[in-house]
Amino acid sequence: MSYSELKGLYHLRETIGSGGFAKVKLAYHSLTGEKVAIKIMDKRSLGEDLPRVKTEIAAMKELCHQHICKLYQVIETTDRFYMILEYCPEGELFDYIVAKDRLGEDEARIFFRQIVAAVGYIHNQGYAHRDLKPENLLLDEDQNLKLIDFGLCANPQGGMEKHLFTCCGSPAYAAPELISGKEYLGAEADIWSMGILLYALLCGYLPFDDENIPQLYKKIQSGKYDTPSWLSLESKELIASMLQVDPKRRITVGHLMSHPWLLSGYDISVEWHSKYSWKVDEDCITELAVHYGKSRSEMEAEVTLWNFDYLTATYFLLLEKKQKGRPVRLIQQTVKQT
Ligand SMILES: CN(C)C[C@H]1CC[C@H](N2C(=O)NCc3cnc4ccc(-c5cc(Cl)c(O)c(Cl)c5)cc4c32)CC1
Repeated sequence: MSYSELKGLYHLRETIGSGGFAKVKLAYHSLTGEKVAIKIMDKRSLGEDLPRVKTEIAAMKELCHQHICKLYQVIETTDRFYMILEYCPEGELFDYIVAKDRLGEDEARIFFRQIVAAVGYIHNQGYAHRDLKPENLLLDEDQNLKLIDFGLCANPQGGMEKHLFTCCGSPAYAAPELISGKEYLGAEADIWSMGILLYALLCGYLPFDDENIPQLYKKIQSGKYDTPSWLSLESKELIASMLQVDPKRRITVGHLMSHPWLLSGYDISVEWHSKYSWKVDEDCITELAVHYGKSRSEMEAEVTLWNFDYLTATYFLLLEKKQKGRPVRLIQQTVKQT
C-alpha cells in the first residue's frame, strides 16, 4: 500500500499492532528522527465506527497530559484517517500483568497513581473515558503509563452532570448502572472501571468474570466478589470504595487522589495536573524559526494555532527531545538540487 500522504514527513516501518478497526504502524518523524505510532483507518471499512474516530480525534486534541498518549498530528484524506501518536515501546499493561501473574502493592501503587492522575485530569477537563482497562494503558520507554483509545469517551455538553445513555466499553469493566441501561454519569462509571483495574493489578484476574454475558451481568449487579488473602486491609477498603453498586456511594476521583492507600510511601497526594503548558518552549521555537527561516514571533504565532499539522508534530517532538535531555535540533534536510 502506498501511503503517499506521509512521504517526506514520516519514514514508515512495520505494522506494530491493530486496534479494532485500525492498523498501527511504527514510523520515524523525518525532521527529528523520533519514533511515532501511526494509527491508520480506512474510511470505507470504518462504517458506523466513523463517529468514534471523530470523537477520539476531538478529545485527544484537547487532552495533553503526561499519562495520556500524545496526539501529534492528524491527516485526513478522501479515504483515510491518519493519527500520528506518541510511541509506547513497552506495549500493554495487560501483558505486563499477565507476565508477572500479579503485582505487589508497591508496584501496583506506582501504576495506579498514574491512572488516577490521568483520569483525574480528563474528568477535570469534562471528559469520561468509558473504556478503562489494562489493554488501553500502554507503557512508554520509562515504564510510565499512557492512556489510549478515546473512541468511546464522552464529553457531555452540560458538563459531567449530564447523564449518558450509550452502553459501551468492555463488559467485565462496565459499571452496574451502565449495563442495566439506566442513565449514568461517565465519571462514576470510570471510577467503577478503575476498581476493576486495581483488582486486576493486585490479583491478576477479574473480580467479576463469566463466559456467559447475562451471568456476568448478574455478578456485576450483585456487587459480590471474593478478596484473596494476600490483599491488605487498606487495598480491600479502597477497592470496595470503588466497586460500590450504588454510584452515589462510590468514591470520587478527587477523594481517590488523597486516599491513604495511594499516599502510603509518598508524602504528596497524586499530582494530576498536566506537566505540559500551552505556553510554548523558547528553545523549540528558536530551532523551528531557524529551520523555517522565520522570525521567532512569526514561528510562535504559527505553532500556537495548534493545527495538529506537521508543525504541531515537529514542535511536540522537539519538546520530547528536550525533556529527554536530547539536543533540541532538527535534522537538516539535504534539499536535492533539481
Ligand atoms: C486494545 N488494544 C488491542 C489496542 C492496541 C492497539 C495497538 C497498540 N500498540 C501495539 O500493538 N504495539 C506497540 C504500540 C506502540 N505504541 C503505540 C502508541 C499508540 C497506540 C494507540 C493509541 C491510540 Cl489513542 C489508539 O486509539 C490506538 Cl488503537 C492505538 C498504540 C501503540 C502500540 C497496543 C494496544
